[in-house]
Amino acid sequence: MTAAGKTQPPGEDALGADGHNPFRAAMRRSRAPEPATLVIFGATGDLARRKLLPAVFGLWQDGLLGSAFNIVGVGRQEMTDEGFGDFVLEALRSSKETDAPQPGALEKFRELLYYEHGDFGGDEVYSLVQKELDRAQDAHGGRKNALFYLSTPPSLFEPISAGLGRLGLADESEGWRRLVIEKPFGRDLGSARELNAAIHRVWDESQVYRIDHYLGKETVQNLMAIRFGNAIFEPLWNRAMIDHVQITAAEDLGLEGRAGYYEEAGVIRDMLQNHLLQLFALTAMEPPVAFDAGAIRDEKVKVLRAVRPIPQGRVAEVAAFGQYGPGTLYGEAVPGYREEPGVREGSPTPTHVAVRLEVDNWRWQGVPFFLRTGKRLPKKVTEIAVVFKRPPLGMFPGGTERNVLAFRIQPDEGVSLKFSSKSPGQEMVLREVVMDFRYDAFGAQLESPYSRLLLDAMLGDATLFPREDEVDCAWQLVSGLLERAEDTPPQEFPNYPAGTWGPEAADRLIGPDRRWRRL
Ligand SMILES: NC(=O)C1=CN([C@@H]2O[C@H](COP(=O)(O)OP(=O)(O)OC[C@H]3O[C@@H](n4cnc5c(N)ncnc54)[C@H](OP(=O)(O)O)[C@@H]3O)[C@@H](O)[C@H]2O)C=CC1
Ligand SMILES: O=C1O[C@H](COP(=O)(O)O)[C@@H](O)[C@H](O)[C@H]1O
Repeated sequence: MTAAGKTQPPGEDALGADGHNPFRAAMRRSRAPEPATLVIFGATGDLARRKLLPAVFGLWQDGLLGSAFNIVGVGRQEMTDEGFGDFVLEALRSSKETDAPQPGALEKFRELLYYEHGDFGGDEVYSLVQKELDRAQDAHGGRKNALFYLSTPPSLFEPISAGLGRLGLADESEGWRRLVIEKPFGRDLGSARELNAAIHRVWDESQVYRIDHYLGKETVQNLMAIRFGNAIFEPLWNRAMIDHVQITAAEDLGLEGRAGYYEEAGVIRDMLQNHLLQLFALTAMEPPVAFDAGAIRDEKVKVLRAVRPIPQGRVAEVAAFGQYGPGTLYGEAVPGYREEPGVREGSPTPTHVAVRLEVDNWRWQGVPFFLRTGKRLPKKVTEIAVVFKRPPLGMFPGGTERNVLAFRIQPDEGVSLKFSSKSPGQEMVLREVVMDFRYDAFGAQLESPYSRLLLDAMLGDATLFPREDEVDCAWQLVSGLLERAEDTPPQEFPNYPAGTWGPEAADRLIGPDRRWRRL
């Protein structure tokens, strides 16, 4: 491993003075997609403004979207193409995620933008989209390829999919057609199955791309690179060497004005069912036979199926729920969850969950995986920590600590290994030290997960998108937790002050011989 800042891939620079990222473009230029139209349903929404449009702009500016590309925004508000152009440029200027534009780039990007509006339950809006695809073909030549991105409230996923189907827009005879679906994919096992069935009445599974933006994070992909690109880790990756694994996704943010959504979702649907179970699956899965969508998704499903089920009766033994009360964060007083605008009085919605997963397969028998995530914790940090067994014999003073291999997903992306070393002096006294690899050693700006995933979908690469059966398994795993959380007596919450690491019950869950890492 190298120290921070020491490794520079040969011939690669960091961001140029003009904000262009030659390293990123050089890495990916061999993968230009065919001419295509990106159709964003819900193009005026928060996600489109803050994340999607900046991601598309970054890809386009880096020359990664091919020579012929355009965007059709679709919404319910009436707007001209010109008005949509103004909206998009304003979104790009105000989003923190937008790459620095090269001179004239924003005006050129504006020329790619079109807009249609209508009622997503009727037919007219889809025939307007059809005309946009015809117009793009006249301009681009070639086939009528289209990526439909559903960035709307989840209640519209099914009507839009059906509307596209009625007008024949899922038919691939004139070009490829793909459907990207935002999260949440359903609100429980039953609704996810219904949504899958409705989608499959129109689309083949190979056309469907369910987004989980954690899979687009560079450091999540690095987990696979480190596991399967090195000889030293895999022999240790099992019950013989590993004591337990901790997966933490801590957020310092509270609701950020999303009470309407969060009151319905809660932390189990918002983070555990998708992002955390995906991190778990990538950590625990068997090596895939190939680095492709089918092989990786097969392995993820296998390990999700191997997790011991958590029916309601086991929940108290393996999980702890929390909700934040008023507290202090970064020296400022912050309100409790129930005091946030839009939250019901006495709301029982959990904002923190910790859970112990047991994996009933040969590799992991007896190795618990502890997952925790919550809002209004002391800091934003996502980490996967593989905690090894203690040495069998304490030969030296202080020499019985567990080694830890930690993948820092965000921020300060990197990987560290904690081990014991002799401390200087006459005595054989050991101290814990850390060897640290920082991702910024590569000198490249990390790509936004949405850029990565959008480009993959344009290229037809579904490796980083959860498949139908993965989503189903994940819902099965959390069903008991959801049922139990819904029955939480309101007087049990709040049970952790904002700005602390969650409820005491989460500490009891991992203890007494183990404790959560101090991050
Ligand atoms: N925002 C975020 O950070 C994240 C969002 N997501 C998911 O992305 C999707 C979009 O989220 P977000 O952008 O926040 O949502 P918004 O509520 O901001 O808006 C989404 C879009 O859908 C349109 N819309 C809303 N209701 C209707 C309706 N009844 N008929 C037609 N159009 C409608 C909105 O139009 P109008 O502008 O007119 O209101 C807007 O264009 C959701 O599924 C969400 O769960 C996932 C992860 C993070
Ligand atoms: O999907 C979601 O993720 C974010 C956290 O994402 P991150 O990339 O910032 O770690 C979370 O805040 C949000 O509630 C959830 O819907």
